[in-house]
Order: sequence, then C-alpha cells, then structure tokens
Amino acid sequence: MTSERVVLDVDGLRMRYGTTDVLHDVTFQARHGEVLALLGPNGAGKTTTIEVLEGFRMRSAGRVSVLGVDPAHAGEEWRARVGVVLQSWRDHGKWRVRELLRHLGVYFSCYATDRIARPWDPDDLVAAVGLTSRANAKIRTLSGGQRRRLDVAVGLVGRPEVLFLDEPTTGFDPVARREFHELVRGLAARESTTVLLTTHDLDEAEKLADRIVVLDGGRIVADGTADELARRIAGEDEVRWTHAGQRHVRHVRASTEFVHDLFRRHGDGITELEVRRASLEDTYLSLVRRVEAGGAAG
Ligand SMILES: Nc1ncnc2c1ncn2[C@@H]1O[C@H](COP(=O)(O)OP(=O)(O)OP(=O)(O)O)[C@@H](O)[C@H]1O
Repeated sequence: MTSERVVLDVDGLRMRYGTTDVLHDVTFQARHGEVLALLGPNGAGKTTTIEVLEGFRMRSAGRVSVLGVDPAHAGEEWRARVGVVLQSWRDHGKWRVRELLRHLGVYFSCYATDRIARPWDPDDLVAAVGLTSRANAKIRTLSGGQRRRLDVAVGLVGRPEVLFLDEPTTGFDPVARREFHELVRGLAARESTTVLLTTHDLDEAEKLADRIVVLDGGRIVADGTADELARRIAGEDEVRWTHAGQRHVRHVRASTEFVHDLFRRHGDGITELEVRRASLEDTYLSLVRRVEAGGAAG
C-alpha cells in the first residue's frame, strides 16, 4: 500500500563521462512503499542512475533526493536507512551465514527507532531470504543462487526504508526467483519499504513493480504501470480463430469490437477463438524499436 510521501525524487538528472552524456534530464519519483522497476537495453543508464541514488556516484547535474536527503552529501544515519545489494560477500568464505548477518547487524543497532527495530534478527532474516537450512554453512560452500540470497540479506540487515536492487535475481533458479518476488512484495506491503530495482526480466518487472520506468540511451522513454504502458504503446491485441476449417490470425487495436463483428458476421461458425493482449514484452520491444528508429516515445 503506497502513501503520498515521495521517497525518491529525481529531477533533471544528468551524467557525463568525459565528453559523453549517458543520462539526459532523467526525472521520476517513487512514493513510500512503492516498487519501481528500471528497464532498458544494455548501456541505457540503469546502473548509473541507481548508483547516483545510492550515493556511490557523483552526478553531473540535476536534483536528487532519497528519504529527503541528497545522497551526494548524506551521512551515516542516512546510509543506515538505505539498503544496497552488492555482490561483495564472496571474500568472506570462512564466515558462516548467520554469523556474518549478526556481525553486520551490530552496526545498525544505534539507528533503531520507535517504529523500526534495527537490526533485523539474524534467524528471522535467514528465514525471510530462504537460507534457514544454510544458516550455519560457511559462505564459500553456498551455491551461486544461495550467495545471491545472502547478498539480499546483507542489503536488508538494517531494515532499510529504501532498497536498491541492481539485477537482483541473476543466477536464481525459478523457485528462488518466485521466493524472492514474494520477499520483495512482502517488504513493500508489510514494511512499506520503497524498492528500486533494475532488471532485464520483463516478467519480473511485470510481477514485482507497481510502476515501470523505461530508460533508453540515457532518457526516460516511458513511465507507468505495465497495463498503462501496454495500452499507451503497443496497443494491438492478437486475435486467432478458426472459420470454415481455416485458421486466421489478426492484430487489431480494438479486439472487443473486432470479436463482436466476427460473431455478427459468422455466428456459430467461429471456433477456437483466442484473444491475446499485448504483453509487457511486446510493449517493451515496440518501444525500444521506436526509439532506435528515432521516433517519439509514448
Ligand atoms: N565509469 C564509466 N566511465 C565511462 N563510461 C561509463 C562508465 N560507467 C558507465 N559508462 C557508460 O554509461 C552508459 C550507461 O551505463 P550503465 O552501466 O548505467 O547502463 P545499464 O543500463 O546499467 O546497462 P546494462 O544493462 O548493460 O547493465 C554506457 O554507455 C556505459 O558504457
């Protein structure tokens, strides 16, 4: 459930490396408890955007506020309220999972508030990321997907109010992916955590995100719910039917009227009717092709 409070506020963000601009005037907001997915082709600027918001990169221009604070000048207290999932726990191979989480949690205890108990209890946290059976295992014995779950647990140990996830489910098997999606939805629903994630998995974006922001060539080319984007951009549904023993396929904008008309003309002669609405994948591909061809974004 989202409230009106703006937690991420990005206005006119620009990033330049040498003489190359990689982010042009990026503007978006996320509200308290909202899950926002950043989508876009390789090199679109997703990681750069998320790293500026995490306070790990200095922007070239624009205004950025995370929990009301500019990440470029934020202190320890702000950092304790922000969760970042890094892939940096590979070097702690001799540590055990619960032991590492307990150790890292100590740092957050002085940032506990009346509302937010910090740190997250290590046993509850290993359960939340599905690592209970490996809680006493040494990190070097974890599988790739289990290490990635540990990365997520490390990002969560301080019960962050905002969580940044850069391609979080790379290397997850389908079960781990499903559990991770439930974890993120649960964080947003129960803890009102605001989540910004990047992904190349359109299915993941559709399942997880309240809103999707599509970046291409450093510019925002679409911003809305998966349904809004589909309606605004792809617009065409696929209708398949059989008539007089012949299979037909048509792509139409107004499929309901088209189907009415089909039945008016052929009545019971229509069999095996299927209507497929434009998926997020159709929408995304149509959008990226349009941008590549130099057309206006939707
Ligand atoms: N340190 C850097 N110096 C120069 N150019 C950089 C640097 N980091 C990123 N870039 C460039 O900035 C652009 C955006 O990169 P970024 O990593 O943000 O894209 P991305 O959308 O996350 O891509 P991917 O999906 O491949 O991870 C790319 O053209 C990249 O080459």
